[in-house]
Amino acid sequence: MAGGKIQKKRPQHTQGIGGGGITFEKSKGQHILKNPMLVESIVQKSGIKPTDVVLEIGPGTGNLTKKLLECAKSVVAVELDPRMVLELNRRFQGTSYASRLKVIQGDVLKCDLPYFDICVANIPYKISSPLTFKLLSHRPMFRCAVIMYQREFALRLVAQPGDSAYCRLSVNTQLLARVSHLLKVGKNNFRPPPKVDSSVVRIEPRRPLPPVSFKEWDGLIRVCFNKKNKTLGSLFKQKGVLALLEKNYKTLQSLRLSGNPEGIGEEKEITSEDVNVLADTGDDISMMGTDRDNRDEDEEMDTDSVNISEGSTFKDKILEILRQGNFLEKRASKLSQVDFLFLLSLFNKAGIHFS
Ligand SMILES: C[S@@+](CC[C@H](N)C(=O)[O-])C[C@H]1O[C@@H](n2cnc3c(N)ncnc32)[C@H](O)[C@@H]1O
Repeated sequence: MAGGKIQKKRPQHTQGIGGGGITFEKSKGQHILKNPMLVESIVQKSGIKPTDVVLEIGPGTGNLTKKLLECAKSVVAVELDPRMVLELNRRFQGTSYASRLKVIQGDVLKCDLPYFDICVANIPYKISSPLTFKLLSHRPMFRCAVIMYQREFALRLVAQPGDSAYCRLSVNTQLLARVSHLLKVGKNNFRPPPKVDSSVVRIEPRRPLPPVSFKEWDGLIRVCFNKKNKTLGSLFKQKGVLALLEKNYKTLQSLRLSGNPEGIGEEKEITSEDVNVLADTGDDISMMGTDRDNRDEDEEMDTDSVNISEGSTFKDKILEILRQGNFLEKRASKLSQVDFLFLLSLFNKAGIHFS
């Protein structure tokens, strides 16, 4: 026979065999952390206290779980794959850790999460966005989450105005939490290695959350990030946008006239449902532009100055608001959270609503 290599055939959906003889399934994002130094570093950076309840998502064979159990009061681990659950129980059975580990078998996106102080996880990347917003809508709020993401997703989470990765995901996440990039992680730290590089990110929910209607915020942000390189002036001139805003404006006017402005101006408690409005962040990864906006973030928000003259067309009203806030020629890619909050307050003061 000629010297060609004989290639063993593997099922297409699998890659590699784990320590307990488990075949890792790519479709479940099973890329196990194999570098103990990296595991140590992640746990160290998460700042776990001995009194903390830690939530781990996707514990797999338990490499991270073991280190978490060494530092925390207890660990609740949510795992989809029953084979991993068996392996995990087998690994810790009869050890001093067993009584402090609770394993929930199921899909983390579908199950009710228990109380936790900190979340530490090397997650399947395909659930990155829904999982992040599920965590951020969890009550009571946790202290912090330290999560491994695909590098591109992580860069979008932490992106600042002017960064190429700045997008709806960045502004929506940063409205709810402080996010910071902790570690770059190469493919070879995993078994089997994934196709993409990874990054560990810290997420600390803001307390209190900004007093803004998330429906209103989401409506504004969707318009502003709809065409990434367009000025707000041209985005708000679009027929569809004007039609929606005018409809909302007229509905509000008639509610006011009938003396029934339902919920308008009412301060209400922010619920999980409110936060979930922001969860559908789409796939808007590539914001262009590199310059930072120079607005002074402490600038006072003088929203009383907006005055819509009744004779003008609705389009004129909108453009006047943008002009008064100096937003006509601005692009979403360079606007900060403070800018967006300011713009939203200008619109709302003028009776213009996005939801
Ligand atoms: C990237 S591996 C991490 C394994 C382990 N934590 C480690 O770092 O070595 C992701 C784990 O999440 C599990 N998983 C996948 N989808 C899940 C879901 N929807 N809910 C809970 N666990 C899931 C997989 O079975 C796998 O064990």
